[in-house]
Amino acid sequence: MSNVAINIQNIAFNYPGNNNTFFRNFNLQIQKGERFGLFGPNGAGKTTLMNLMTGLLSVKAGRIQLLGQEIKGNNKQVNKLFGFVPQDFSFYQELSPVENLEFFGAWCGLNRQQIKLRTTLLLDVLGLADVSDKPVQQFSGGMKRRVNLAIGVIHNPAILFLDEPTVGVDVQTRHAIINYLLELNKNGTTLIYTSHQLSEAEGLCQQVAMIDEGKLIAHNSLSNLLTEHKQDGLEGLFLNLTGKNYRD
Ligand SMILES: Nc1ncnc2c1ncn2[C@@H]1O[C@H](COP(=O)(O)OP(=O)(O)OP(=O)(O)O)[C@@H](O)[C@H]1O
Repeated sequence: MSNVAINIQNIAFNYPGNNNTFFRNFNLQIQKGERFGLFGPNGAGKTTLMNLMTGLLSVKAGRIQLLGQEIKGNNKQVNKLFGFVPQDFSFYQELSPVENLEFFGAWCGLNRQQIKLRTTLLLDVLGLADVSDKPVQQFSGGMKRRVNLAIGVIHNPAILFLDEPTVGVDVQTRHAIINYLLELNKNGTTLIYTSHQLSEAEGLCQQVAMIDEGKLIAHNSLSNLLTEHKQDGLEGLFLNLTGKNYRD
């Protein structure tokens, strides 16, 4: 049986009206069970690649497979394999955490009993049990981030994509989120994470890919990359690989 979680083969993509062709002949493989970090400067293409891997955008050439199944159109089978925690909040502000999880759980194909079990567990683990019936719009930024995460994992997916999952949160919520992600990974979930919080990323990611202007410029274990580039942290490695110039 294959150990590959995500197989990106020779993809090409560009946004309509944008002359920059992103990911020309771009290849990347991510193995099952990895804690994989995708890094790069502003505009490098991290969110675009996340959106291609989750089928929100479609490749112009090449193909992307998740656990051997091609991401193409609205393939319900593939959609069940992964969860996505996007950078922008993806829930209904006027609904409570319970109502949001009921909605997204049903959308993922869970039955009532499964939704109830998962909702109770997740709200408890993520410290939201006491506010489970309050509208999310009343919540702090950290609480909203935790609701966003709960929605992404409601169906207990094999692969979890996280686009800046801790942006704007306090230290307590950051710890709670990172510890929960480590726990999920210990139980087999493959994590695909992107962030500009490099010290946080050091504690989470074992495998690292660095991209710049849609090109893969490094891909290896974090420890190998640090040794190879004579760096003692991800920030130094990042500057060593991508330089100090602004990208805007
Ligand atoms: N909807 C869009 N239409 C046209 N161009 C876009 C669109 N979204 C992103 N781009 C362009 O695609 C490139 C990659 O953007 P993307 O958001 O994927 O980068 P990123 O690495 O996630 O950046 P950041 O760190 O700022 O979030 C940038 O040049 C951006 O301007």
